[in-house]
Amino acid sequence: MSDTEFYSTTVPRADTDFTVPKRYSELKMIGRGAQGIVCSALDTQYGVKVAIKKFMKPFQTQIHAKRAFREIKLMQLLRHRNIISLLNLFTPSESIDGFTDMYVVMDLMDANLCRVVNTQLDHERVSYLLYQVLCAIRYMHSAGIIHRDLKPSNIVVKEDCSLKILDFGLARNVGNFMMTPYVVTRYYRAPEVILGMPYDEKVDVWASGCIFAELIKGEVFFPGSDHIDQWHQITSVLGTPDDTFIDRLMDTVKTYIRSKPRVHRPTWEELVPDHLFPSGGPNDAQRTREGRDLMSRMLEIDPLKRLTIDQCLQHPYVRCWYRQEEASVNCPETYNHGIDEVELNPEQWKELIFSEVTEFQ
Ligand SMILES: CN(c1nccc(-c2cnc3ccccn23)n1)C1CCCCC1
Repeated sequence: MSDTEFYSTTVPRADTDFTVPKRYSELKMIGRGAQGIVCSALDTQYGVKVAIKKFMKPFQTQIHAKRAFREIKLMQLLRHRNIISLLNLFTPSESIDGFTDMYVVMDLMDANLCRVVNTQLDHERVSYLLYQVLCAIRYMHSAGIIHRDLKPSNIVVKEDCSLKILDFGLARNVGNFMMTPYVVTRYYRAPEVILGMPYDEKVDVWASGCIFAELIKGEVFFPGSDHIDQWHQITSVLGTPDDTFIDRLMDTVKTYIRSKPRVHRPTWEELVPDHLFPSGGPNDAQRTREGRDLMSRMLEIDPLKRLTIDQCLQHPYVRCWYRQEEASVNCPETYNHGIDEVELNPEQWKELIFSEVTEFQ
């Protein structure tokens, strides 16, 4: 164990203590994520503010352990300005026997994207936020990772409109079964995922399109109340998809969809009229036309018709921000999905995670 001096502090409003190296002071609760409580702190070694997330007994169940291990592996693999980075990883436990809690130290931003979606943003900010989401997702795809669960609650931003994605979505074949009474948000799930079809990177283009539409509309674009209603929301807004898409569905789903009355396809001017877009700026009318066009090509029900991430990044609405070092850089390694499939018992996960934490440099 490193010779770091630890101290315990109770964090106001948090129902648990944080035991952290002395270098971290002024701990304040930010909120609760799926795996644990997150605090802001001052890192006195560098004089910068950081976020510290506490994982309690991350090895207690297969689901928690897989997610915790995958998160620290991916945070070390993915190095991109629009993806949250791992600044430190520690446990106060001196030995594996006493190992219970793990702490992850990350960049501190100013707010969650949820806080921003219902504010009036100009085209410059909206296009810059969307551009950064696309850069982060493209970089993850270059490492062989499809997020599949992108949503505003796992994106954070700063006053200067810089943006970082917080998590890495769902492991490939793990369902989204959640132990904690944590509501799974399906508003951003692509049609092919909802309908149980084979999916690919295009699912993250759909989610980015939903986030883009929400930034413009100021509310969730497809607010489904449950799994089936999510499909109703999508078809009621976009209309029933044409037969080339329906023909590719499983027979049961095909029958179900054909049993519903056909919904006419509205125009995108009707779906997101001018008054929803920023106006008043010198070229806002042009930017609104470009924005609506990009949105319509991201929110194509048929993934074969939907734009690729690279085509999105070349679209006039976001191309103005294009810089090679963030929009076309690839991750030097690809992620080994084998770890998502391995089945270990809690004791084995405990050893694996403990060694990952103690070996972190
Ligand atoms: C799981 N969470 C999380 N993980 C890692 C880092 C951060 C983070 C970094 N900077 C900020 C600024 C505001 C809010 C959150 N953050 N947040 C959040 C917990 C509270 C709800 C939103 C996600």
